[in-house]
Amino acid sequence: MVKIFEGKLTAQGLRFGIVVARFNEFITNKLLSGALDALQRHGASAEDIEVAWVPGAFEIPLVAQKMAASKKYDAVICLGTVIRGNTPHFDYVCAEVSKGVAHVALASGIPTVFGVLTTETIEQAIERAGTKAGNKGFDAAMTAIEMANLLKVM
Ligand SMILES: Nc1c(NC[C@H](O)[C@H](O)[C@H](O)CO)[nH]c(=O)[nH]c1=O
Ligand SMILES: CC(=O)[C@@H](O)COP(=O)(O)O
Repeated sequence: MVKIFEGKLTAQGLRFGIVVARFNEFITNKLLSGALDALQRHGASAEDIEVAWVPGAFEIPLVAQKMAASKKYDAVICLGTVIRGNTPHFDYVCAEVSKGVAHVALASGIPTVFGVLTTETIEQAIERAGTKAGNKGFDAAMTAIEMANLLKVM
């Protein structure tokens, strides 16, 4: 018989840390709302969710690392919005944030979810923060719920 592992989509009893960047707050606030909506509508208690604000996406990995290392959370959700400007800065920020978040997950063994928008335009970001392309904060929270449950059954 093939043994299948998969994570349930219930957040009841799970503890979540959320790191959110203040840069492009008009968008990141919507991502945070989407994530909190997903967690609580799937059974997470407000008392089991902690949110840390950082200045920009580049600062996300450090705080995500601190959260993951604390062992206080079953998953860490990283939220931010990086929108390309007129210099190569976008590329450096995106590279370090994605690499940093992935490193935290592997180093800590705690599901650390990359919910950072990396867009060419403000319109693309708006589309992914609760309009025509959904809410990537909600999606990131659902990934966190599933991964937290998956790691508990493996
Ligand atoms: N341009 C964006 C930034 N830039 C700021 C960096 O994230 C960082 O805070 C700064 O380089 C100091 O270390 N951050 C975003 O989140 N989104 C952007 O579009
Ligand atoms: C992603 C960024 O860092 C970007 O907003 C910075 O804009 P610019 O490249 O025009 O300085």
